[in-house]
Amino acid sequence: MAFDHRKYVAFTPVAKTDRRWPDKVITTAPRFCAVDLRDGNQALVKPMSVAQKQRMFDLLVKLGFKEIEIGFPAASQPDFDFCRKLIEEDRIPDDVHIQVLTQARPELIERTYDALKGARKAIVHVYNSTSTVQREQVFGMDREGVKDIAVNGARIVKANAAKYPDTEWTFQYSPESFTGTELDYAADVIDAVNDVWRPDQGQPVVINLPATVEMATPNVFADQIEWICDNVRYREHISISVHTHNDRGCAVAAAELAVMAGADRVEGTLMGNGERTGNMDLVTMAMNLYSQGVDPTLDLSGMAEITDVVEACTEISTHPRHPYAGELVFTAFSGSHQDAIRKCLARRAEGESWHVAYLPIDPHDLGRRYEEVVRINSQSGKGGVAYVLERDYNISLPRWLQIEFSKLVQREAETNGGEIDSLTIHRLFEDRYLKVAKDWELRSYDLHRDDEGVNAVVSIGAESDPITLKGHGLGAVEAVSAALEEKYGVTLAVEAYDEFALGEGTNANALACIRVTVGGQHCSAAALAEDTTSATLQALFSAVSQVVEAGRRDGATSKTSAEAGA
Ligand SMILES: CC(=O)SCCNC(=O)CCNC(=O)[C@H](O)C(C)(C)COP(=O)(O)OP(=O)(O)OC[C@H]1O[C@@H](n2cnc3c(N)ncnc32)[C@H](O)[C@@H]1OP(=O)(O)O
Ligand SMILES: CC(C)C(=O)C(=O)O
Repeated sequence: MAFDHRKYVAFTPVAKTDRRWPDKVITTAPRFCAVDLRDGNQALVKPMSVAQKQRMFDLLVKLGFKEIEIGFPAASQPDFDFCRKLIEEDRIPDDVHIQVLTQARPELIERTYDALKGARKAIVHVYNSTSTVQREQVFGMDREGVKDIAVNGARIVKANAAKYPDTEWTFQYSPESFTGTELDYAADVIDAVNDVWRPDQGQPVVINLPATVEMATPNVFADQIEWICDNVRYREHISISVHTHNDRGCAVAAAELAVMAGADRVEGTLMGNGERTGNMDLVTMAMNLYSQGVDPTLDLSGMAEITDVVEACTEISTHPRHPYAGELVFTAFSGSHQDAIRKCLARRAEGESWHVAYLPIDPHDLGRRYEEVVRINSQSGKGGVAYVLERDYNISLPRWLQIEFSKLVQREAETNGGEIDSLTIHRLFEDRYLKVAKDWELRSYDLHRDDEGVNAVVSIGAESDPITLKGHGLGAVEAVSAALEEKYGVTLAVEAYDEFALGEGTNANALACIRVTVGGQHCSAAALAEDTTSATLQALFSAVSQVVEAGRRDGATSKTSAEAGA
């Protein structure tokens, strides 16, 4: 077998007996740093132009990011130029730190500072790889050799910063490939870097711990973070940041557990664009916090704008199932989900906490419409169909009619194989229940109540040649039913009957729905009218007409066949 799992070796978990993070709950958002313009950008088929970078930067500022990694200015001219443009054109708000990445190489660090000249607040982010694989196979160095790269880089960063005292500098160090680095060694390198930077003497320092490649389950990453928080020196003077990737699909989970384990700051990209399977998705993590009642400190309410800008800058479309942002993430097609959503939304009072089945957050919060919540296909049930008629046409159906009508809608959906839009559902309802057969239109009625019940005189049919029916019963429906029984020689029983006053937005004021048996045959109909009595009587005529007209057609057919036979 070519597919051989024995090629791979399981990640060795952290031997930890003092694990505290599993009991932690996140109650405040970490500091978020957006790295779309660097890590996101370096993963694109076509890196962003300066104009695209500007658009992305403006969006990130608008969303509320206070730390934005804008590029790797020493690596490419466009990144250098973009950095200069932001500074020279004064496009960076006072409370925003721009961050730039550099390898721990002297010439690259010097060039980085050239790019940052004149910045008000900047984070210089220096990195080198520390993992066993990289030490042995890429750098061909031992632990001390790789630590020296970091320490030298830290020295050069510090020396260059001293040349520009007008800028508020933060230093950031990443032991790249941290997740593949022995923890004691990672702590040793971090301590050595901090011995140069001296965060205890007031230098702001971020130690960023990347899952450059996600190698294990998120709990293992959390253990690594908690271990580092417990074992590095200067802990109280530094910010611990995490930068997770999504190779195993758990970048968000890993960042969340890392925050529980002590991380103060999280790096990621909007919608998770980034190397290979991507960076940690900031939208998802921030919205996860929001859905738990925690202020994410970012304003993601204009989700359509976010997806538009991200798509335009990355040229990657948004998956319809992307958490919180995808086109279909607030839509239920399946019947039981629709039923539950409809009931929960109907019961919910404005201002109450959000407890709606199948909707983890209120779609309105992200600028989405409830119209999208229920869409109908062959998987849908009565709740969904009823919801669409209520929502779009103000038509409420009784339960028995919901059951009956949804079967019709389902048959239609099965036949056409796809989604049925609200207009089609309404048309089906009209055709099947509201249509008034020729000769059965209610013209006028006169109901007179005396001690023995109601006397009804009803006129139906063509305006030029109406027919008059007369009957008596305990109520109006019974009286008119009696008139119909007499006129057409049938027995008639009303099985179900409901009437509704309609809200604003329709021409009619009342809807009546009726289900009857006529000569043993079931039939149902509905009618809209200005008053409930007219709606009720019309619904009754429409229901009865189905049987009577069918009988007439059958009679005509058998007569014609008999004549043909003769
Ligand atoms: C996990 C991450 O995302 S890290 C960020 C990665 N991003 C990028 O690389 C995008 C931008 N990078 C670039 O454009 C280029 O790599 C440049 C311009 C920065 C440098 O290019 P080059 O000088 O051609 O070198 P290249 O990137 O191939 O670097 C390899 C050399 O740098 C050394 N090196 C790599 N990373 C580092 C580092 N962080 N610190 C110090 N040295 C490093 C390597 O050991 C290698 O040395 P060698 O030439 O002696 O074998
Ligand atoms: C430079 C570091 C933070 C990085 O991008 C990574 O390790 O993924």
